[in-house]
Amino acid sequence: MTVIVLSGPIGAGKSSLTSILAKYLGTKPFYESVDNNPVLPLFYADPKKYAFLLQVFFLNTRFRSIKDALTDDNNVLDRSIYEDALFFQMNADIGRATKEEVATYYELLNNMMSELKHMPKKNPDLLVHIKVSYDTMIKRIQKRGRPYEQLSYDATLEDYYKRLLRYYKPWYEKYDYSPKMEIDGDKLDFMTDKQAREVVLDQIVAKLKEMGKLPESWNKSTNIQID
Ligand SMILES: Nc1ncnc2c1ncn2[C@@H]1O[C@H](COP(=O)(O)OP(=O)(O)OP(=O)(O)O)[C@@H](O)[C@H]1O
Ligand SMILES: Nc1nc(=O)c2ncn([C@H]3C[C@H](O)[C@@H](CO)O3)c2[nH]1
Repeated sequence: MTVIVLSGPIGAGKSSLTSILAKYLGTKPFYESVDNNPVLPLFYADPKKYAFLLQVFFLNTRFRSIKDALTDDNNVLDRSIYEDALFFQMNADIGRATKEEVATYYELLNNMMSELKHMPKKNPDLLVHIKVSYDTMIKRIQKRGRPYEQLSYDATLEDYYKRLLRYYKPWYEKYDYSPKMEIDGDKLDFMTDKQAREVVLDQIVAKLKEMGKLPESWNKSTNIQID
């Protein structure tokens, strides 16, 4: 049983790489609730009013996914529950949550995280972090085209996105729930460049082999499930 989680800022390519990886390894993908998330557009329209509600929504769906993923077989998740606090802390730091909401959020998060200790598997096996610069992030957000994420929708999003990148750096450095690795999302255009895709998959397979999660003899043509 192997669980891989992706992390990275908005538009870094987590969902895209989750699909590629799940297909390549023959495992099951889990996606963040975005298109079926009724609170997300409300949040972008009025962040101060909806930051807390959105966070509870995401925390709930992430908890459900991680619970399923940690009890199921081989899985890839497109965002980790460990990033949840990063988002809320950042929103709280810019005045989008009251101190009561912050206290309630952390109590709920700690409560949920302590439940994970009782799962058959307590942590993921590997975190794959996609690192991107501000320019790449904006290009990808534009390419995907969700209206409420565009700078033309709200000019303050520039500051929000730049701030998010600043929060990610120490978050990744401190992350220690599992082995981790970083993918260069600026250089490796794994959506349109076949060679870049191979480089990314080779890096992840090498890491899984190094960790003993894939047999040394594994190659895609053997098409076996990872253990
Ligand atoms: N490495 C890449 N090279 C080129 N295009 C990419 C790359 N990764 C993602 N994209 C494109 O960027 C857009 C955003 O990608 P994706 O939805 O996978 O990001 P994400 O990290 O899951 O975003 P979010 O955090 O908002 O859910 C998509 O249009 C995707 O096709
Ligand atoms: N506030 C807030 N907290 C989260 O935990 C969180 N996770 C994701 N998102 C936003 C970013 C993208 O617009 C979109 C898809 O990732 O959802 C979040 N926003």
